[in-house]
Amino acid sequence: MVADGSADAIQLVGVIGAGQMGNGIAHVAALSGLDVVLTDLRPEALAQALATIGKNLDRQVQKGAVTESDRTAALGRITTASETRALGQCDIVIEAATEREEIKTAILKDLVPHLKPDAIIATNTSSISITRLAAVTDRPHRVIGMHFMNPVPVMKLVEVIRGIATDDATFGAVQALATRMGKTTAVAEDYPAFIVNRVLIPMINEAAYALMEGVGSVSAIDTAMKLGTNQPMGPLELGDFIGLDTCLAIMRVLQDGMGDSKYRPCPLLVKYVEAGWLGRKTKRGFYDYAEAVPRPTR
Ligand SMILES: CC(=O)CC(=O)SCCNC(=O)CCNC(=O)[C@H](O)C(C)(C)COP(=O)(O)OP(=O)(O)OC[C@H]1O[C@@H](n2cnc3c(N)ncnc32)[C@H](O)[C@@H]1OP(=O)(O)O
Ligand SMILES: NC(=O)C1=CN([C@@H]2O[C@H](COP(=O)(O)OP(=O)(O)OC[C@H]3O[C@@H](n4cnc5c(N)ncnc54)[C@H](OP(=O)(O)O)[C@@H]3O)[C@@H](O)[C@H]2O)C=CC1
Repeated sequence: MVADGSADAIQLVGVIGAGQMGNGIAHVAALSGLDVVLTDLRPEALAQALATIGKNLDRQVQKGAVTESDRTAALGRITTASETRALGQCDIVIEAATEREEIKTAILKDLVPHLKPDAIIATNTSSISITRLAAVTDRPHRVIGMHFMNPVPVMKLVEVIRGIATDDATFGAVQALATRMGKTTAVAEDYPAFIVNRVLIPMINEAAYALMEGVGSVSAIDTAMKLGTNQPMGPLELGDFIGLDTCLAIMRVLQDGMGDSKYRPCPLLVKYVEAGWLGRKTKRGFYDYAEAVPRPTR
C-alpha cells in the first residue's frame, strides 16, 4: 500500500534497465533497506550490473562509509530478472532504460498489465515529457519523474517532476522515498530536460562547439572549466561520463520541445555518436579510455 505517501509504505522497488543509472539506483535502494528487482533485456547486462554494484559497495566499505554486513545485506536484497512479470509485486517501478522515447513508451506499455493497481511508475528520464510518458499508461496519476544524478551512490540530488496528472499521494510517496534513499529533492516542472539538464547539457554542447571551432583543445577546455569555475570534471570529461548518446538525445529533446535554434546539437557531438564513440561506456569519446589514464583525443 503506497497511497499514504509515507516512506515505509514502499518496500519492493523495481528498476528497469541495468545500465549505469539502473545499477546505481538498485545499489542505493538496497542499501536503504529496500528490496529490489532489477530487470534488463540482456542477462549479460544484469550480471555486469551486479558486478558493478559489488565493486562500488567494496569501495564504500574500504572508505568506512558502509559496513561489511550492510554490504552483504544490500547485495542479498537485489534480485535480477529478464521478464517484465517479475515486477508484478513492486510498490514502485523506476524505469531507467536508454533515453529514447519509443523505448520508454514500449517499456511502459509492456509493464502496466503486470502491475498491482496502485503501483507507482517513476521514470529516470533525463529530458522526456513525464506527461507524454504517463499518457501511454493506464494510470497517469501514478506516474512521476524521479531523476537521479550520476553516480547515484555519490550524488545527493533527485529531481522530482510531476506530469500534468500526477496526484499528491504519488508526489508525496516519491519525495519520501528519495529522502529514505538519503537524497535531497528539487521539484522541477515538466518542461524539456527539467532543471539540471536544461542548464548542464547546453554547456556540454557548447564545449563541443568550442572544440569543433578550435577555441581550445580537449585538455584546455576541461582545464579552463575545472580550474576556472571549480567544477569537479570539465564539460567534455563530464559528457563522456554521462554518455555522449544521452547528451545528444537530451539536446534533441530540448531542440524539439523548445523550438529554439540555440539548442541545436553540435555537429561534432553528432559525429561522435554516429561513430559509436559514446564516452567511457565505449572506451572512446572526447577522451580515449584504453589506458589507465584517459588520453585527450584532440
Ligand atoms: C545527465 C543527467 O541526466 C543528470 C546527471 O547525472 S548530470 C551528471 C551529474 N554528475 C556530476 O556532475 C559528477 C561530477 N563529478 C564528480 O562529482 C566527481 O568527479 C566524482 C564524484 C564522479 C568522482 O570524484 P573524484 O574525486 O574524482 O573521484 P573519487 O575520489 O574516486 O570519488 C569521490 C568519492 O565518490 C565515491 N565514488 C565515486 N564513484 C562512486 C560510485 N560509483 N559508487 C560509490 N561511490 C563512488 C568515492 O569512493 C569517493 O568517496 P569519498 O569522498 O568518501 O572518498
Ligand atoms: N548517464 C547519466 O549520467 C544519466 C542518465 N539518466 C537517464 O537514465 C536512463 C538510463 O541511462 P544510462 O544508465 O546512462 O544508460 P545506459 O546506456 O548505461 O543503460 C541503459 C540500459 O537500458 C537497457 N535497455 C534498453 N532497452 C531496454 C528495454 N526495452 N528494457 C530493459 N532495458 C533496456 C540497455 O540495454 P542495451 O545495452 O542492451 O541497449 C542498457 O542496459 C536514461 O533515461 C538517461 O537519460 C539520468 C541521469 C543521469
